[in-house]
Amino acid sequence: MTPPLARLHNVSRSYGTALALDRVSLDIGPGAVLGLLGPNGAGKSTLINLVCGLRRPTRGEVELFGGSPQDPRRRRALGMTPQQTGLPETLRVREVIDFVSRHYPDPLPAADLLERFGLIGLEKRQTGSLSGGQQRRLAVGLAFLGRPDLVLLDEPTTGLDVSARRAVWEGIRSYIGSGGTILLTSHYMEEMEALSERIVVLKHGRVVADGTPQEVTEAASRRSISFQADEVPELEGVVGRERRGDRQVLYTEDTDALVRELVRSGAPFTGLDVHRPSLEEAFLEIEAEAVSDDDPAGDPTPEPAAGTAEVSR
Ligand SMILES: Nc1ncnc2c1ncn2[C@@H]1O[C@H](COP(=O)(O)OP(=O)(O)OP(=O)(O)O)[C@@H](O)[C@H]1O
Repeated sequence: MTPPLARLHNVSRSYGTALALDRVSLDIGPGAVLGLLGPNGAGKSTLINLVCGLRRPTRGEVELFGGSPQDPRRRRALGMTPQQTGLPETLRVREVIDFVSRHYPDPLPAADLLERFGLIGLEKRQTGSLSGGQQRRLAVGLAFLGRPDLVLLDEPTTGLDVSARRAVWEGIRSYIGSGGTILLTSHYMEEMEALSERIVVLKHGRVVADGTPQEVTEAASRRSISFQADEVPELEGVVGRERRGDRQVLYTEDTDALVRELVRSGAPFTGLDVHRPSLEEAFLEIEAEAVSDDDPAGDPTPEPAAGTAEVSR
């Protein structure tokens, strides 16, 4: 089995009395985007800061490329854009790229970076004169300059307009296409679904779900059908029901089978809608679930789906 690029083993991190990460175990990579989801304060930035060696765990072990994240040789193969970055305002874009390039033995050509992150035409601009979105694209692009094996991106597209966000996605995809690995945090569910092969959900510093976007979604939220009808007969396969205005909502594991049952029953209905849950709904369900004190992984799922992957313990 290919060894992970980064590994957290039973890691906790406190700030004074505040517990930011609580017994987290996680293997990262290689070769995909791992999306780290969680409400504000869940511990995402703390986890990233541990992987890149900016912080040390209070308990447990963190490995980067099989060694210590504090070792500069390991960090050289790491790219990172933290949540907040400061660019030297009076330097031009090209000067910043050249300056960062000199830290690496085999950096990407500047032209490649400018192209990948939609920065062409801005080379001669002082970074202080760039718009917030342009500055962010440059900051994100710099993380890829040293041809890293692993890139940590903490909310890379916050504040970007739609086309700037797509430019960053394209940059990320082209890096993944060349075999790279990314640990990404974002509050945009659409972004998580578009980019991530694997989603890990943190809540109160614990891993509460881990799987493909589809697995996390299906495990956390129920499928349903809804329609207008005065009454609903007893139907096989219904695991819950509610009334929303004039609509009947029936929850089930198998919406196709339930629609067949409904039609077979002969009960009159109109306006049938089959609902597949989204990652956003799943996330809201997970957020609303209580995490028990003695279970490090918690249990995000009302009813875990078969095959729901690797809830880390
Ligand atoms: N330097 C610090 N000193 C004290 N508490 C901190 C520090 N850094 C983080 N925390 C606390 O640790 C917890 C986790 O914070 P962290 O920034 O890792 O969360 P996050 O998931 O990245 O949040 P967000 O989505 O808002 O960026 C929070 O309660 C936060 O207030």
